[in-house]
Amino acid sequence: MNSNSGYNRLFDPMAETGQPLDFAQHGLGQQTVGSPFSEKAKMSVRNLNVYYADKQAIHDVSLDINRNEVMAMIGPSGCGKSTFLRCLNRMNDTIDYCKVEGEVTLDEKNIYHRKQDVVPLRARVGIVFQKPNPFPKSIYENVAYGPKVHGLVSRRAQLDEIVEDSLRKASLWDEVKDRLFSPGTDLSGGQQQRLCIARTIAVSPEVILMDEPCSALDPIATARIEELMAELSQNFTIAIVTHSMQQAARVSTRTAYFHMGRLIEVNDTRRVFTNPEHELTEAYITGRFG
Ligand SMILES: Nc1ncnc2c1ncn2[C@@H]1O[C@H](COP(=O)(O)OP(=O)(O)OP(=O)(O)O)[C@@H](O)[C@H]1O
Repeated sequence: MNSNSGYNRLFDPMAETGQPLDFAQHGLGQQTVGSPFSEKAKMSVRNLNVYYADKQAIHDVSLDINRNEVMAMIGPSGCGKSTFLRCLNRMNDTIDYCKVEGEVTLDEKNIYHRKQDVVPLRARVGIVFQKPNPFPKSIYENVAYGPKVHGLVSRRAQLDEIVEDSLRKASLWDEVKDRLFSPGTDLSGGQQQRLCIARTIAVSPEVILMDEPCSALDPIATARIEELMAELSQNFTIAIVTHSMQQAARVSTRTAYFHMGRLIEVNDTRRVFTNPEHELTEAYITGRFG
């Protein structure tokens, strides 16, 4: 496939969208195209199947997420992006009728091993949700809570240092340094989301999962978070689910396209948006839904 139309359309809403496409006729059931496997993997997913009771939401997905990359997950509503993301730190364990099969490794260790404690796992693989959800506590306590619970500090000075460092990394310090003890919930939506990112960073994660982190934010707050992602990727591995193709194009190094619970294509982001290998990816990025 050879087309710049998808990329153009991202930045030109008037660009030609073409005819609707019947997805069922176009290659579902084939193997993932592109580069799902890597030698630089931080996390590896192999043959993942996920069921909500009898309904299968993820079908045989295999994918590596590399160290220090920003991997974007895109695809139509209900295609399984969030379900896939939540498998990476076992958030789906909280749903008792959800069954996960297959293997997910972090630094080559299976996170679904029966002896794996999910509390330290979720400190290593943190998650930021769609809607900012600060605790009803002070800004300081929101960030300090995790290091205290995980026993990462023994002295108050150490805790102060972690709080400041995390707020700086989340690009929030200058805005809150004079009101650290006022409620986190008093901040604006964008500030609250950066506070949640600071809270995640405070326990020194290795991977940060972001599930549509900007969908509740205005364009200015969104731009701040997007800039932040580029900075954070120097120290962390990031996997982000987004509904916005523009956002995926701006922030990610690789993009994975999901459709009906299957991973259709994964490739360098520019490739996905300029010259996708799979016709379903092409159809999605050019706006042809069927
Ligand atoms: N808690 C749940 N219980 C039952 N079914 C669920 C649950 N969560 C998701 N599903 C189903 O699993 C499928 C995949 O949903 P998921 O939320 O992962 O998709 P998504 O691509 O993230 O969608 P969206 O872009 O709309 O957020 C959908 O059919 C959805 O209805």
